[in-house]
Amino acid sequence: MASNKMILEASAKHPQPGTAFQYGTAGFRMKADLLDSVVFRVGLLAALRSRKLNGQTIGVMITASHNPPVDNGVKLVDPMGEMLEGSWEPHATLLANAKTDQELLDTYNWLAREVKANTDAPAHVIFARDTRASGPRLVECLTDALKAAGAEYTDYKILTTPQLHYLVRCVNTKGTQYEYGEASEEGYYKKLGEAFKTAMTHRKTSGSVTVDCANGVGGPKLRELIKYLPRGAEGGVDIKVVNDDVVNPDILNSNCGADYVKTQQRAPPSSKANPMDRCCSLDGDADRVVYYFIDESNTFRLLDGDRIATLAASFIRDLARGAGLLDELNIGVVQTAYANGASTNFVTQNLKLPVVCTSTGVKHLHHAAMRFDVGVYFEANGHGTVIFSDRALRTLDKYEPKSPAQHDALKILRALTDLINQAVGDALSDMLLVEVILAHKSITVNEWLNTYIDLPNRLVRVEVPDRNNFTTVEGTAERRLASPAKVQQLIDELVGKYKQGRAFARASGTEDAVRVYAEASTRAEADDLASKVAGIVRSQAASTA
Ligand SMILES: CC(=O)N[C@H]1[C@@H](OP(=O)(O)O)O[C@H](CO)[C@@H](O)[C@@H]1O
Ligand SMILES: [Mg+2]
Repeated sequence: MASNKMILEASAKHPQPGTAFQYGTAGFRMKADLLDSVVFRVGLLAALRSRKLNGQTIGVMITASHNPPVDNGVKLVDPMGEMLEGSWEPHATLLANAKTDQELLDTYNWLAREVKANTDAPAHVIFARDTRASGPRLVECLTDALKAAGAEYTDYKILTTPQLHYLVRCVNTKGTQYEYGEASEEGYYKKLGEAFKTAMTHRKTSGSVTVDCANGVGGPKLRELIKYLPRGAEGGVDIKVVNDDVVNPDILNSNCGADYVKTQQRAPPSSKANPMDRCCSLDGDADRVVYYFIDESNTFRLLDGDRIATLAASFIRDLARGAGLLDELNIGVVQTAYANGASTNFVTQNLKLPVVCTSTGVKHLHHAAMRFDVGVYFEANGHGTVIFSDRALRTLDKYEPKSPAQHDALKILRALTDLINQAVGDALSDMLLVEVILAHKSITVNEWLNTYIDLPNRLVRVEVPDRNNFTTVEGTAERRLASPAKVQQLIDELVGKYKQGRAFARASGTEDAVRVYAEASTRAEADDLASKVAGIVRSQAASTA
C-alpha cells in the first residue's frame, strides 16, 4: 500500500540535484552521478503506469547504451514490450523536475488523478540493468521508489535491453492466445535457439562470424545464447566472441561496438579479422547491430541497418512468394530520412515493396511498421527489427501449403516469427536473422554488399547556440525545416545543383546539436553538399541567436 509519508521519506534519500531533465528519444540519459533522483522518480511513474493499465507489468531498463561508461540512463517499457507511450513522456519529465520532496509528492498525486490511476491498486514492475558500475546504486534508487509506491517487483539483474523487453511481453501475454514465450532469461535463449535451428534446416553458414560486443552486456549474453545454437558443422553457425570484457567497466564502448564502427567507418582497432571475414558489432546494451568486412584491397565495408533491412525484406518477400502468400501478406519497409537513397530505390524498384519514411527514433518506425502485415524497420545505425501483425501470424498458422516447396517456405517464415524479437530491435536476434539469410541465399558479405551501390553520403554534427530554433515541418518526417526562416529555401536551392543530391538538417533529439545529412552521386559532391548545408545552418543559427 502506497503512503504519502513513505514516498516523502524515500524521496528525501534521493534529492533532485537542481538539473533540468528531459525524457528524450531514449529515456533519460546522462552522467550517472546525476541520475539517482531521476531513477527514483521513474520508479514512481512505472508503478503509476502499471496501475493505470490494470496492473499489467511495466519494465524499467537501466542503461546508457553506446554512451561512455560514466553515463547511465533509464527508460520505461510498456506491456507488449514496446517503448513507453509518447503521451507519458512529459509525465516522466514533470516528475523528474519536481524541485523538492513535497513538490514531487504533490506532482505524483496530481498525476495519478490526471491519468485516473488508483494509487492503491496493484502495480507490477520488472527491471534490469546493463554492466555499468553505477547500475547497482541506481537499482537501489529504483527499488526505494517501488517499495514506497507499494509496487510488486522482480529484479532480473543484468540483461540486454531487448531481453527485458522480451520478458515484459512474456509476462503480460502469459496464458493468452498470444503468449510470447517463457518469462525467463533461459526462455529467451530457448526460443531463439529453437527458431534458429528450424530456420537453418538443410542449410549451413559459410565460415564464422566475429561478434564485437562493445565490452558490454551483449558479451556474456551471447556466450550464453551460443549454448543453445547448433555449431557450423551441425548446420548452425560458428560465432567468435570478441570485446566481451565486462570485468573492467571502463572499457565499455571504448574503441569498439556498433556506434564506433558506424560513426568512425572502421573496424575496431583491436580487430584481428582477415580480409573478407564476416564481422559484426553490437552496441553497449545489444539493441543495435551492424555488419562489416575488410575487402581484398583492404578497404573497410559497412553493412548497416539499411543493408539489413533490404536483405530481410528481400528474403521475406521471396519466402512469402515461395509459400504462395505474397498476395495475402502486405509487406513494407520503414526507414528514416537517414536511410541511403540507394536502399530506398532498391526496395521500391527491385523488390517492388512500399517504403514509409518516419521521424528519427525507433518508436516512430515501430509504430509505422505496425500498419503492415510484415513491417521491416531499421534505422541506418542498426536499430530495428521485423514485426508480424496478428493477422499475418493467423495467416501463417492456418495456411495449408499446396506443394513441398510451399511447405518449406512456410516453415521458414514461421520460424522467423519466433527468431525475430517482436517487441523491439534486438542485436542478438537480428544477427541470427542475418546469418540465416546469408546461409539461405548462399551469399558472402561481398555479394550482399553488391546487391546495390550506396550513394556517397556524409553526416555532419553542427553545434549551434540553440538547437530548439530548428523545427521541422509536420508531416515531412523531419526532412524539411520550418524554422529558422529561409534555411529550407537556401538548402533547396543548393541541393538542386548536385546530381542525385539530397540533404536535410534537423535538431538532434539526443545531443545538443543540429545534424546535417547529405548524399550525392560522387564522394566529392556529397562532402561538398554537406559542408555547404552545414555552413547555411551555422550562419542562420547565428543570425537567429
Ligand atoms: C542520425 C542518428 O543516428 N540518430 C540517432 C540518435 O538520434 P538523434 O535524434 O539524431 O540524436 O539517437 C537515437 C537514439 O539512440 C537513434 O534512434 C537515432 O537513430
Ligand atoms: Mg542501444
